Amino acid sequence: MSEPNTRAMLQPRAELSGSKQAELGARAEKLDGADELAHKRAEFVLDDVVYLDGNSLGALPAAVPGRVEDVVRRQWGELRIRSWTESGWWTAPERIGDRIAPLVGAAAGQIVVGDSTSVNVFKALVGAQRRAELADPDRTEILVDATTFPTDGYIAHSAARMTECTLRAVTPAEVPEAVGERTAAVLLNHVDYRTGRLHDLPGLTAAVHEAGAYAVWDLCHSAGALPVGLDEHGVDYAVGCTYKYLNGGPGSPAFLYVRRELQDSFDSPLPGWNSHAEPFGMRTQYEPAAGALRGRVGTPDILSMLALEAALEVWDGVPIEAVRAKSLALTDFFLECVTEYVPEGRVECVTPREHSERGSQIALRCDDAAEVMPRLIERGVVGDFRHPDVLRFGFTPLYVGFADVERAARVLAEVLAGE
Ligand SMILES: Cc1ncc(COP(=O)(O)O)c(C=O)c1O
Ligand SMILES: Nc1c(O)cccc1C(=O)C[C@H](N)C(=O)O
Repeated sequence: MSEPNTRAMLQPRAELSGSKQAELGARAEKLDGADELAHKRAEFVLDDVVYLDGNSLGALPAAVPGRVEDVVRRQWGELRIRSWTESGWWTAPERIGDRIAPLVGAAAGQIVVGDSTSVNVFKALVGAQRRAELADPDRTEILVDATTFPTDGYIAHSAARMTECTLRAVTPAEVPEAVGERTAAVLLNHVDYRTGRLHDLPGLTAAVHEAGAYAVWDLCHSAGALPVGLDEHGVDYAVGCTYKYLNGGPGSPAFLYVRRELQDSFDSPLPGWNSHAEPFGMRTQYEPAAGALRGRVGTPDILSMLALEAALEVWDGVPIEAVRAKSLALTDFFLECVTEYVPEGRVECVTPREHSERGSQIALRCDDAAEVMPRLIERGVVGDFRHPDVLRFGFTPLYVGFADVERAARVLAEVLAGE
């Protein structure tokens, strides 16, 4: 799956000829025929819709309903309280964390699943700040990605207030310049939720470390979409949701990664009883558990958590590198089809063309995006609209194919032409 021919992509043809459509349709068929992940689609519940919104809510894996039924009817209904031990409920957060770990390049024992991403951003950021300040009380500044998904910004603001730090919003590109001897922690997004830009996690983490600060990464739009390499790149703390590319279902629990070397000193701002060294000792005095468990808070959301565990089975035998290769091929092909089908100037692609800077989505800007997206959805192409003028299309390689991509671009062209 080679680099796209960007020159060709930048020279659109205004007229959509039947032969062009036939040519792209034939190419799609060939690409689908050679797709080593094509068989994975059968493991999802899908219909005739082209679903390009897996970067907001992943599709339902077929194994989930049966598992949830078993958890509810047998584990809860029959075993009741015994399930905390006999059905593995109590250890689910770290067990499922270990299932996610290889997908984000982490060795076992560093990820726990639970709570929302927002809550985990809070734990990670305050944990990072506390660790930095302990070593150097002058580290009283937090940097936050100025382009972030809003929740991270809100949480960072509150975390800074609580820790009496100053908060500075900078773009990821400005981080190497901005990070300094007063910086405690830097909160960054791996992939921008709006533009789909993939940020340089290895380079930015190294720049943060060079200044003696800690790097906290939000992986919501990269976990399950591309290799992250948490251990390889020395990331300190990371969080991510599981309802997008990991297909855990609406509101499925998020995850928290704390690098092994930082676990013993992880001072969680939410030290609930589930993170106690001896939770059933019911002691007044808090004593944190060792390892990843320290990131737990209260009783895990078992129904959602075990739905997620079943959803993760679709990843058995799937290398994340194969997912990345197909993701790039899908987004390249979409850009090519859009360039061929959509009249020049009607949309502007705000996602970088370079593979090294592209996540698994394509964002197209147009003034009437808010009106265009509902019409696309009516015609069976589901993406989403992001304020103020972005049409966002997510490509989930486990269940999106090349024929879907060609159809989406064709329907988009028709809708944009007012047909
Ligand atoms: C980058 C990013 N962070 C966080 C969130 C959401 O966090 P939460 O799981 O707390 O709703 C989203 C999407 O909802 C997101 O795109
Ligand atoms: N988390 C969501 C929700 O609870 C409802 C609707 C959408 C979402 C999302 O995930 C939005 C998503 N983070 C985004 O990038 O736009």
